[in-house]
Amino acid sequence: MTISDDVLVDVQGVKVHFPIKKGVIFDRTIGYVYAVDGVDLQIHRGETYGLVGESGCGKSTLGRAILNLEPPTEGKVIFDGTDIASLKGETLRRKRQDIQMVFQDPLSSLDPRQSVESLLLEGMKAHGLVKDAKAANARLRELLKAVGLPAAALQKYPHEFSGGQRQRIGIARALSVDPKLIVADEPVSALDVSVQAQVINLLEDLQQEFGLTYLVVAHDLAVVRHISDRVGVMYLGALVEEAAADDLYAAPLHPYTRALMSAVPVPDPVVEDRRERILLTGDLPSPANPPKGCRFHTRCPWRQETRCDTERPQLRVVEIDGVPATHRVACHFAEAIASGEIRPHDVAAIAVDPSAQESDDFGSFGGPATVGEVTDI
Ligand SMILES: Nc1ncnc2c1ncn2[C@@H]1O[C@H](COP(=O)(O)OP(=O)(O)OP(=O)(O)O)[C@@H](O)[C@H]1O
Repeated sequence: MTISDDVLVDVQGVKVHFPIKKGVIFDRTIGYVYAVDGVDLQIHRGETYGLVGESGCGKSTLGRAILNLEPPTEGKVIFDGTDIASLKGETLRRKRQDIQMVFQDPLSSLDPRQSVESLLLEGMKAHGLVKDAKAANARLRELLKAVGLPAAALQKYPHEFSGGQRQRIGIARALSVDPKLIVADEPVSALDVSVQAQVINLLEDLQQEFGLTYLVVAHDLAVVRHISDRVGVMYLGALVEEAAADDLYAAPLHPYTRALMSAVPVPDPVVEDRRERILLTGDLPSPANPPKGCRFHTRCPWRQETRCDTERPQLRVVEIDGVPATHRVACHFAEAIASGEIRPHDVAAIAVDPSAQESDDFGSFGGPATVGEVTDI
């Protein structure tokens, strides 16, 4: 796919902090959940940007901030050249048409009392796209054809479909208003594995056909790798690494990403046998009380005193031979770790963990806290 240089979404220093309240009569703010804490990223027209990270790292909140459903505490989102927070009334309504969402669970996002026809017409009516009955009917049939459903589906209700078919309806609904960007939050994680590939292929076909741009939020590394042109990895509200999907999977540079990648099995049995894994120690810290300095330092096998626990690293281009300038990493010591100059001091944390091999969640962020090949760079 050709990705244009043209930026459709420009996320600038976005923070979303949720107040933690206490008290029955007088609500007192006693702290904040730092769900998104200073993210800069750009999504180009026609590309698929995959946002990955374990549960609670803030990826859905960032997606919602891009949709203008969660106003940023700080920073801004420029969509198609306009700061979406500055829009009101009719202009906001028109801009909303350009950004649509596909949800994880189509059953809970589709009103069970509405037929498919009514579900699809709803958005079109709200955006003034229904001129006359004949044209609307033709458009509905066109939409169903695009997502691979028969015209007879129009008269049916969500419960009459399988999970994969319901997700197709959700996608048709998003497409019905002719959007520029689709934010898909865990679009296949509620589906059977056999159906996941079909829905991913459908999303890819539709992107080609309609020139769509996607932000795909997911915790599953395999799904993100398959669908994305570029990938951003989030940890505790921050973007820790961003690169073209192939570059990131071939050579993850941030200790967290390396750890995650090492949990993915290699199809070659010889390589698989020798594969080292990094066992991340400690729990994921609370986003209400994130560690100072580098947020990952409390679990990082390569952490260095005192810089890692005092100074927060910026997302930056690293200077490593063969690593393109499009690969950005938020680690003070990415170069020294890659060259082997800094060795992991928690050697015990890097070992083959047999339990990880048996896990069903292998290769997803929801799986065991094992991580990365450390000798491959
Ligand atoms: N409306 C809210 N009020 C308070 N805290 C919230 C709110 N929405 C999200 N959070 C908190 O913000 C943090 C980030 O949540 P978010 O849903 O963005 O993470 P996520 O990476 O998408 O996780 P998941 O994959 O489980 O959805 C979590 O600690 C969550 O509990």
